[in-house]
Amino acid sequence: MPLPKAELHLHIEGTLEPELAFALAARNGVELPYADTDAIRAAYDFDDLQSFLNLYYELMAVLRTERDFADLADAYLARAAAQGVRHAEVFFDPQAHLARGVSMETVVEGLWRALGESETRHGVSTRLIMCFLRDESAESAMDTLMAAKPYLDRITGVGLDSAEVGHPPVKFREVYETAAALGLRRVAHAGEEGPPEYVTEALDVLGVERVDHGLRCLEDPALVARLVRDRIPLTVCPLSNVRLRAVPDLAAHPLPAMLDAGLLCTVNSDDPAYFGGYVDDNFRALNLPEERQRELARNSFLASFLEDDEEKRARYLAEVDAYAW
Ligand code: HPA
Ligand SMILES: [Zn+2]
Repeated sequence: MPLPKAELHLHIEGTLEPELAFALAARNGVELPYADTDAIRAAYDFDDLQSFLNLYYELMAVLRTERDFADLADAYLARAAAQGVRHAEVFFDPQAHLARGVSMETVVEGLWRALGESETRHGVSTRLIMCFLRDESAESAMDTLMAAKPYLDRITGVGLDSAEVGHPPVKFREVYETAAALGLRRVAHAGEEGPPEYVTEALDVLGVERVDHGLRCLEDPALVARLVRDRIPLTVCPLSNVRLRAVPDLAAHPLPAMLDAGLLCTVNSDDPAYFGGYVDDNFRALNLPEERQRELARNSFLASFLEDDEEKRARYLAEVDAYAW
């Protein structure tokens, strides 16, 4: 059994493996512009975030029915369980589906079919986090939040993803204020490709409790000191950072230095079908000493939104402490 851990930065649409993409395309009569699964994998040669997003949005065309979303999520949860994941906080991108004529009901009910049964079927507890596409307008994000109102018993929080540069957090001030008033937790991607100022803005303007990626905070020592002092978790995604060229290679990944600086980092897979590995593959890729890995696993549960089930969090932490390699 791999080290028990929580996964806190995982886009469910980014778990679409080429085999499932072709199976869903056949089931739904969707034509994919790729000859076979190898042709899709050959397209996993990204220059930056946008080049990845182009393929990510293109392949989503195969997701049409509740059953598709349930199959996608169930496949992820089975893989995650095999990699030691005990708790998963799963992002989804409703605007990318609404734009294709797929309803919020289809997406949420479909995902929930798998997530709601995950604890019994896979031993993985779950939360759902709805992300807004930051390269779409704030009005569109607000419309999406309103469309999600009937499903808020299934949605724990909101996030912000897609193309970062040129779309600062402040653009979504009102949307996040409304989300907070609705009782939703708040996270946002910041400092992946965007500058450290976006991390500061996500904290000050959006009130985020956790920062997704956050790597570029390292360019601002005062910001690092603040993140350490306030114990703000960063959901770091090593294989993603290498594939999207945020860092040159794994040996140069700043995660060990970030832990040394006292940052509350976690390790996550982001879009594992596209970036060459699920969460335990990300742990292994870093070649960290065992006690460092245990610290990261502890951090993942400390940073998770388990405030409504502290007994479960304590149980997971005890599993981490008892784990023997
Ligand atoms: O890593 C990411 N960054 C921004 N948007 C995304 N959408 C899916 N994955 C990502
Ligand atoms: Zn992400």
